[in-house]
Amino acid sequence: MSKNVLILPGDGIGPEIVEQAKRVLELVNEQYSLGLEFTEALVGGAAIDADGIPLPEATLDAAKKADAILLGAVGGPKWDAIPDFQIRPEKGLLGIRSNLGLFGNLRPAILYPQLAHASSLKPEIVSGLDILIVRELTGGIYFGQPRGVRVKEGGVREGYNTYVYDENEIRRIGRVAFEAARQRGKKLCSVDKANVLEVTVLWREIMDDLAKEYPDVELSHMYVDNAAMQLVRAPKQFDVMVTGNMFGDILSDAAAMLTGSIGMLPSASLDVNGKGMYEPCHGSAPDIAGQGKANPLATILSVAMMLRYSLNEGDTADKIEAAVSQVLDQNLRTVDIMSDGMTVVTTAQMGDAVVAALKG
Ligand SMILES: NC(=O)c1ccc[n+]([C@@H]2O[C@H](COP(=O)([O-])OP(=O)(O)OC[C@H]3O[C@@H](n4cnc5c(N)ncnc54)[C@H](O)[C@@H]3O)[C@@H](O)[C@H]2O)c1
Ligand SMILES: CC(C)[C@H](C(=O)O)[C@@H](O)C(=O)O
Ligand SMILES: [Mg+2]
Repeated sequence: MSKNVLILPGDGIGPEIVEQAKRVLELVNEQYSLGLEFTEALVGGAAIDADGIPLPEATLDAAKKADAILLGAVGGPKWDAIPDFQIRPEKGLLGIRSNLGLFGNLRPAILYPQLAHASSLKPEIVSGLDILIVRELTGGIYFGQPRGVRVKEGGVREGYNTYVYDENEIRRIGRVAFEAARQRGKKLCSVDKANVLEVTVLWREIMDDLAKEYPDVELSHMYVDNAAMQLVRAPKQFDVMVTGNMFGDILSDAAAMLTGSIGMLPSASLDVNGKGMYEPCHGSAPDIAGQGKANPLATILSVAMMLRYSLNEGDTADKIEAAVSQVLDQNLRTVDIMSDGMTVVTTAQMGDAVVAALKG
């Protein structure tokens, strides 16, 4: 039976990197007779331009029907000036995540050995780095109610958001993280701010409770400020990290630089059944859009995650990851991961190289 992959290029560098990832997906589809069919839809700023809203009904319907979704990135200065926050491009992305229940966000920060000199840290501190950040994606302060901007007495405006998690949401993401840790290095660090925020006191309590079901996994807790510092001091102390929506957003961007560039960090956002949306962790990078400078590897590696987690094609995922490694062995680098003695290539040339490596 055929499976449908919905492609959402989005804005800025989104279409450029998705084009390369799509070539890779189309190639493996043909090579290994995966039976994938592709549809494309608008999201974010591109959807605002066409339909006036960041998540048109047709896009949400297509997302619900798809077996898996590949997204580029959304947002950019063209839409930043829109006064109504409800039609910011990012609402399209958050709308898909929440409507599809994609609560489990996996963000693997892996240093390819070839990129040891592109990392922000010294090679000896990062060599062999392989961390998985498990970020809760459909709750927390991103979605908590009430939220808004109100006028206080005296006419002073105040903005407010609500940081809320119920125990089921915490347990659900905790299980994803404990299961991942069980499959990996058997070490899980839960990141919170339990010295200040009640919601994370509950988070810590639930994680401790879950730990009783996973005696083979060593659970530790860390405050988020320390976790940010430890990530850039001694990142290899971590195996799996689990945290809430906003802390996970911030920590995963920090972890990205340990791997050489945010252009190397893929992600999977999964629902309870393993259906998922796959996207690079970075944004639409308006500063380099349209210049052929964007690194497409995070998006190509997101395709590998799609094959592994949603399409039951783990062997093909391995082949894509091996092809990425091979291309790095050939010393090809986009600008963001460039270092001495390497050859700089464009977004499309990097795509060409991965396609050629897969063809063998
Ligand atoms: N998932 C998403 O769609 C997503 C994620 C983050 C930010 N955004 C949106 O993107 C827009 C820009 O945000 P930002 O500038 O804060 O973050 P960004 O991630 O787009 O860019 C941050 C920096 O990283 C660089 N960069 C990002 N991806 C790269 C790649 N593949 N190759 C090389 N360099 C890359 C950019 O050039 C920029 O200097 C905003 O509208 C923001 O809301 C969207
Ligand atoms: C664009 C934005 C809403 C998004 C987030 O904060 O989740 C992005 O930064 C990400 O990391 O996917
Ligand atoms: Mg982010």
